[in-house]
Formats: sequence, C-alpha cells, structure tokens
Amino acid sequence: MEKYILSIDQGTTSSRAILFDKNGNIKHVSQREFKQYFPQGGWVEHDANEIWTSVLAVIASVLNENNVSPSQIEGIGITNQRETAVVWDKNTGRPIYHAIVWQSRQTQDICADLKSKDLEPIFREKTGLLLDPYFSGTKVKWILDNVDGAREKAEKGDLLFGTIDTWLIWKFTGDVHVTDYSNASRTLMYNIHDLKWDDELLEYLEVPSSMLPEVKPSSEVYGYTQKHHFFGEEIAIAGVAGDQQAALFGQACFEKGDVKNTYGTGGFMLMNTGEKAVKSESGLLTTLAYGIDGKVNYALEGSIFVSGSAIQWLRDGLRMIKTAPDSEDYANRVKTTEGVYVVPAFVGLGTPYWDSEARGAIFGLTRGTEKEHFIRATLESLCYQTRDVLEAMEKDSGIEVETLRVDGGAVKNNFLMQFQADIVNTPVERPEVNETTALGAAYLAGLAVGFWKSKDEIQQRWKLETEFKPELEEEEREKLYKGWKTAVKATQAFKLD
Ligand SMILES: Nc1ncnc2c1ncn2[C@@H]1O[C@H](COP(=O)(O)OP(=O)(O)O)[C@@H](O)[C@H]1O
Ligand SMILES: O=P(O)(O)OC[C@H](O)CO
Repeated sequence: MEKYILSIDQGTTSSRAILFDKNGNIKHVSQREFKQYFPQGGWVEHDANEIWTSVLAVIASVLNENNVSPSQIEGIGITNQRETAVVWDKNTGRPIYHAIVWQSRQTQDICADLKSKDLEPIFREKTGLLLDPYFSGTKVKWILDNVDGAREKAEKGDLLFGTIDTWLIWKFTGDVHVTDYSNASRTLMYNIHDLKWDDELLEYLEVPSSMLPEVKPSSEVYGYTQKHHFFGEEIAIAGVAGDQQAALFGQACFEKGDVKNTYGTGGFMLMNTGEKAVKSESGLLTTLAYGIDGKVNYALEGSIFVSGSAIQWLRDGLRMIKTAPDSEDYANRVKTTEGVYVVPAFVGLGTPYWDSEARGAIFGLTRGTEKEHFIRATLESLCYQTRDVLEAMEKDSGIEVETLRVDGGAVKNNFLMQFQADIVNTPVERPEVNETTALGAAYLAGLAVGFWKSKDEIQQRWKLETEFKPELEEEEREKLYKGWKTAVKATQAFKLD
C-alpha cells in the first residue's frame, strides 16, 4: 500500500489536509473555510474550537473520499497561520476567548503604551520584531487584561498559550504543549539569539512563563495522535513550521540569499540569511526560518497584511466578481488602470511602513473609471506592495534578488504574475507544486520519520512550471511605481480621530 505524509495547513481563511507521496506530489486535498469574526472595526477573531473541528473534518474527508487508511500515513506535518493567539484553560481544554488573529488591531493601545515607555528598541533587538499589534505577545496580554478572572487563573498556572500549531498538537495529543522555533519567533516573547523565552519581555507584557509552550526544532517527533482522534491510529506529529517559513522550506530555499514570495490572505517575502540573524534598517523583520539537524536558520521577512484578501474583498465585500479567478479576466479587458490606485491598507500597513492606523484608500477616479480599472488596480496593488518589500530586502541584505519564487492561492492569476515581473523587473518563477506551504511542513515531518533522506533530495524535486519575464519599459515601470508611492503617502496622511 502506498505511503503518505499528511500535511495540515491551517490558514487564515481555511484549513487544508493534503496527502503527499514519496515524490513530493500532491495525491489528495481536502479544504474547508471557517468563520471570520469582525467584532469591531479592525478586529479579526477566530473560534479556536471551529479551527480544530475544521482540521478534523478535512482529515476525515481526505482519507475517506480517497480510500486511504490512517495506517498509510507515515507522519504528520503541521503548518499554520502565524501569530494568531489562543489561550485555553488546561483543566477544561476550553479556550477562554476567541483566537485573536494576526491581522487584528485590538492591541494598538497596548503597543502605543509600550512604545511610549521607549521599549521598542529592546523588543526589536531581542525578537527581531516591532511593537505592532500583528504579533502574539500583546494579544495574550489583551486576553489576560480583558477576560474576567483570566489573570488570576494565569498566575495560578491554569492557563496555556499557543499559536495555532501548539493548539492543534495539544488537541491531537491531549497533553503535549510545544511549538517550533519559527512560530516562537513570531510571539514578541522569544529571544531569537539566545533561543529562549525572554523573562524581561514577559515582564513588560505581564505574561506568566507557565503559559508558554516548550520550543523545539521544526523537524522531530513531538508526540502522537490519540487513537480516538485518528481513526484508531497513533501517528507521529513530526514537522511544524509557521506557514511562511514552511513555504520557504517547501520552495527549497535552503541557501543564504534564497527568496520566496507568497500571495495568500497576506503577502510574505522571506529571504534565508543562513545561520546569521541580519538586522534590518528598512522595516523588515528578523525571524527564525527553521531549526533542523541541530542548527537554526534565520530569515529576513517583509510582511504585507492584505494581499489575496483584497481580491476576496472585491468578491465578498464589493460583490464586483463572482470568484477570485474572475479578477484576471476583468484586469485583462483594459490596458491600464488609467491612473487608478487602490491601497488596501484595511488593517494598517506592514513592511516597510508599519502604520497600524492607516486604512484603505482609492485614488485617481474619473467619470471614465469602470469596474475593470478598479479590479485591475486592486490586483496591481499586490505587486506594488511586493516591490516595496523587495527594495527593502535588497537594501538590508546587500543581495540582489535574481529571481522571485512565488506561491500561494493568488499565483494562479497569470495577469498578476506578469505584472509582478514587470513592476519589480525581475523574473517570477512559479513552481509545479503551488502548495509549497503544505509541502514544506510535509518535508519537515518526512525528514524526521525517514520518509525522505535529506535536504539535497528535496532540492532536486523543485520544478519550474512557468517563468514570467519582465516586459515593461523602464520609463513606464518607474512612472507607475511613482504613482503608487504617492498614493501610499496620501493614504498615510488621511487619519480620522
Ligand atoms: N486566481 C486568483 N486571482 C487572484 N487572487 C486569488 C486567485 N485565487 C485565489 N486568490 C486569493 O488567494 C487567497 C487564498 O490563498 P491561500 O494561499 O489559500 O490563502 P491562506 O493560506 O491565507 O488562507 C484568497 O485571498 C483569494 O482571494
Ligand atoms: O494565512 P496566510 O497564508 O495568509 O498566512 C498568514 C501569516 O502566517 C501571518 O503572519
């Protein structure tokens, strides 16, 4: 019977279960969307129990619909939306509040307070991150400050914190409370140089250390699924990485200077910087890429909060398109946006602006503006944001990016990929396996259980599907980009009290 690695990709809008065979090919996929909660402007929350049941449901359907028996699974890899914080009672197993999602802005005041005490440089130095609501630490503090009795319980040692990987492992195993380096490095509480939870930062955030999971390498056996959750089988959970780091691994970006760019709900560019943590002067994050074979690799990261979700907004919010892929056809119906720019700063701006108060804006409308221009401008905004990040990346690393390996849901859009190549003047490479996030987690798990032998073997499997070559003249490219910069500046200038 054929053997597989099961990869669980728990993303911001959906959970996926994917079975990979020995050749690293996708054999079967099951996906389920779950509810997004927006309790107030700029807040985004999930129900952690619904996330858990969505994961169980996709596993059940990927096995049942394809007649795969659990005994054919050699190991499980988990990759997850990062930073999203869950706090649960370890005695009842119940979350005490919704999971606060990475995009959520509800800890803006906590960040402002910490900044006013001049603490940002210490957080930046130790964690490689910034004092932005994006990261988990202030979300945990918010839950402890705002849920009745939570702080008392936390101090008694009754509450546990986890990012989604930790929550899922705890649910699968019943008692294992762990995370991996890549996820820990997104919490604002983990010292990425000492590889330890940092007591000083925990004090500033008022988070008891008893809540924190044990931090482990990204590729090893963390525990086994309880039989009743897994159709009678105890299966090794053997690989964990935050989704962006998993995509870096799945794209076989193992060498210093290798870069990948993902277009999912958000957009994330990561450059592997090897065993060295590189500091950024341009608003990039320094983060842990993965830990394997007794070593850790670091990465520089540019984070864009709204990427593919801008297309979801066209679909669900504005009802301009029926499906996300329809956006390509509309964009191709016009030659340019005729000066229209959409800045999708719905939850503020990440790299390189880090402006948590900015909100979305549209510029350049005329009586002649049509839906097609609007849709095209929204797609183009994903590419302009990527150029902002790429410029910062090249500056801080001192490395010129020669090709951009891409992945994520939106890369199927050929218009988007061609415009991306044009606006960054760099070839864009789309691989055969687009599910590189899930593939990365599968590789990490497969290496731990001997399903695959080495990173070299993985490197050889990476295959190009399409290369998009830059075609735009320099003058036109720079004119378009200049318009974008002007639009961002105007967006940042607009702030309501
Ligand atoms: N053909 C397309 N063109 C543009 N955007 C797309 C297309 N297909 C999917 N998307 C966008 O990609 C995102 C889904 O990507 P995915 O990698 O599955 O996200 P996540 O892992 O964050 O849930 C959605 O926001 C969707 O709007
Ligand atoms: O759900 P995605 O794929 O957009 O990823 C979310 C990121 O991990 C947030 O940092």
